[in-house]
Amino acid sequence: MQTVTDAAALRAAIRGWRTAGQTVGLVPTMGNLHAGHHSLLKLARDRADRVVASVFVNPTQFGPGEDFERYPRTLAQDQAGLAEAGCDILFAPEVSTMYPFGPAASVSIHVPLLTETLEGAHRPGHFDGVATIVAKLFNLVQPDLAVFGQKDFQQLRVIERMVRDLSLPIKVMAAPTLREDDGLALSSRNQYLSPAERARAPQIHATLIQMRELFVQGGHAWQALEQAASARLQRAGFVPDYVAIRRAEDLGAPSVDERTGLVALVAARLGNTRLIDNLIFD
Ligand SMILES: Nc1ncnc2c1ncn2[C@@H]1O[C@H](COP(=O)(O)OP(=O)(O)OP(=O)(O)O)[C@@H](O)[C@H]1O
Ligand SMILES: CC(C)(CO)[C@@H](O)C(=O)[O-]
Ligand code: BAL
Repeated sequence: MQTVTDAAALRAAIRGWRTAGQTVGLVPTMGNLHAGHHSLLKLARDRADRVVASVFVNPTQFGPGEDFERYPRTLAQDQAGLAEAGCDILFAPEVSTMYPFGPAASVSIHVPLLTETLEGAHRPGHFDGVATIVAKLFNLVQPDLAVFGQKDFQQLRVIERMVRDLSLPIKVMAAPTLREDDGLALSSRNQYLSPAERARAPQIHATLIQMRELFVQGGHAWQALEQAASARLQRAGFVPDYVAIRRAEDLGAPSVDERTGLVALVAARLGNTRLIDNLIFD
């Protein structure tokens, strides 16, 4: 595996593959890789001849007061894991490579509507940062396919929308959420949790499962399920940002009798850690 930090070297390596008629898959990450990231890499490996993984803690998707500075940076460890997993190129650029005019002066991509709710409402500007950096990575790598995790469900929808609206010739693939045995979704941010918080954290997944069970039983308006789930999380010591049942397709609020194609999404704080998760109801 080659580790590349500059754009010209990345393009040169990929040009060689293209000349040989090989397809390219991209797995964008912020590093501190865990088994969830490796499952994305495996999917890319299965579907493309060559795989590029990027590790870049993108400043423009973090708001003031968020964890940009303390976000775990473990490049040497990520490099070893990726090499072992059969990644062809690790692209680990500096901020100045991705933002030659500085993050604050960057061209920015805004995906309307979808980004105004849920994560977008609680992290203003977050999805502009995500769409912008993903578009930049797509332009540099020009992959045939790119893999994203369903754990960041709204992010996946935002990227799908961007790709379609900008007519990018890239297949966006969704990978299922990998979990710990107790149900907690793997996330780099889990390591911020104290042992007591870690013991409570699986309540998010348990609450989502219960919501789905009650929904399938019927007789509960989805708004009542949202409220009950939010109350359950608060009793368990969380401060929920949102607990929402939405249409999986466009994240709009379902109509009263809508029973299929729904997803429940949660973002909640536990101490200083903000966790997100979701569960598809079908
Ligand atoms: N548990 C998981 N299962 C599957 N994919 C995941 C999981 N966690 C993250 N991913 C996916 O990996 C990609 C990179 O995510 P990222 O580097 O932000 O990891 P993360 O562990 O989710 O970190 P964070 O704590 O920032 O949310 C994204 O497409 C994300 O959806
Ligand atoms: C897609 C992404 C790598 C863009 O920085 C990030 O939002 C993430 O890790 O999910
Ligand atoms: N996993 C999404 C990246 C973020 O929270 O900024």
